[in-house]
Amino acid sequence: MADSAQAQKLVYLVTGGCGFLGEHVVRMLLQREPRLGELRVFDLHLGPWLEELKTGSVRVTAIQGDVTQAHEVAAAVAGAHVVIHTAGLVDVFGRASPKTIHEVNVQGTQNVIEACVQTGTRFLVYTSSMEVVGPNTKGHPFYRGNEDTPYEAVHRHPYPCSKALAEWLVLEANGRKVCGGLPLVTCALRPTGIYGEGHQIMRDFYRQGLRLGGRLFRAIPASVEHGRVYVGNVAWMHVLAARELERRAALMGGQVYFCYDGSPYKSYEDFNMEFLGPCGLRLVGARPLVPYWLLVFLAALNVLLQWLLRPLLLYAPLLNPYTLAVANTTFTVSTDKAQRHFGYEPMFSWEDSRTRTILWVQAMEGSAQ
Ligand SMILES: NC(=O)c1ccc[n+]([C@@H]2O[C@H](COP(=O)([O-])OP(=O)(O)OC[C@H]3O[C@@H](n4cnc5c(N)ncnc54)[C@H](O)[C@@H]3O)[C@@H](O)[C@H]2O)c1
Ligand SMILES: C[C@@H](CO)CCC[C@@H](C)[C@H]1CC[C@H]2[C@@H]3[C@H](O)C=C4C[C@@H](O)CC[C@]4(C)[C@H]3CC[C@]12C
Repeated sequence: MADSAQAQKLVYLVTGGCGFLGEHVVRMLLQREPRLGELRVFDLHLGPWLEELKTGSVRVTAIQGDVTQAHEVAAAVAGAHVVIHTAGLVDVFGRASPKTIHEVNVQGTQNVIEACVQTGTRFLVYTSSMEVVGPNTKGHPFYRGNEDTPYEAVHRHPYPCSKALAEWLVLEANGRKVCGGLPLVTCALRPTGIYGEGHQIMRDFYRQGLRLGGRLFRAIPASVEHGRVYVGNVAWMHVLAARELERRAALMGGQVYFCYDGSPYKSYEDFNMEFLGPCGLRLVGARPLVPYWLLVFLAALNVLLQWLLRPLLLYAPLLNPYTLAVANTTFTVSTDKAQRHFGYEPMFSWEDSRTRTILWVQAMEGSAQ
């Protein structure tokens, strides 16, 4: 891919390309990757919006497929120069079984790696997660840490366990010889909580606020910082990492990078209010309105109800012991590793990110405006 780079057109594959982050990665590649010749979008569920992309100068190939099926993955990877593996089962609410989460996130990632090795694809960028590090089960704060900050990473929940294992597989695979004899080059990007256009949980909070007469009630102390990063910047970081992996293989291969930008350090709820406030919602209470022990009790009750109701229906509320622990434990990053290693600078300022997200919320049906 190196010297003839000016002329050579590259084939990219984005797994999970129809998800919240995946769609932004796909659109960013089309806008910002001049060497793109073909873009393959692989997902279990293909979005109708892909059709409009097929009219441009880059060939866009939509592939409906399942990462747990090795042969489907191998067929999609064959002939690709770069794979951005963002497909994953993001479930911290008990919707899917631990087995399914493992199959998609771990076995699916193993399938992607094996497909690269078998078919000779050399460059793999994996979307990992901050949850690979923490918050841990002990509730230790991670305050504006970086990739080298010591932290006791202890997981029990299936989602962070699966992301940690998958990340390890990707990093371990760095340097493996692919078909043709050249080494595989991999890296993993670890977003904190992503926000922006298309964010389902933000949509849920907004609708909940509308149902509650334009109010949300504070449950988490304002002093607990939760790391957030704008989806456009996460997408840009993927595109840049994928582009630079060959030129900087020795430096970037086998490395992890937190995804960061200029988004302010705030509590989860106060951060959401940056968008929901201008859309007419109000966060009631300068301090949590219910005592923490009551939240712990309600979270445990939700687990019991989920288990009791499972034969009849899927009860999967936002509040459970895991989500409460994540929301109630400081976890923020402060790093410049991606800048140093591959020249990453956020493409969208905080003001841009905020405005874009507000416009998206306002455009939602039933807006409070
Ligand atoms: N949302 C966040 O805050 C966040 C933070 C850190 C990391 N991540 C990671 O980013 C990635 C994307 O997350 P997202 O928030 O966009 O989630 P998402 O659910 O919107 O997107 C995931 C995509 O993967 C696809 N997918 C799921 N199972 C599949 C399978 N078996 N085969 C093929 N495709 C499959 C889904 O259809 C979906 O389009 C995930 O790997 C997630 O772990 C997300
Ligand atoms: C206690 C409630 C009072 O309002 C708030 C509950 C909020 C939780 C549902 C969310 C708080 C933090 C979120 C997670 C975080 O932003 C990072 C994540 C990493 C990513 O890989 C997947 C999504 C998530 C786990 C995200 C999920 C939702 C929260 C737990």
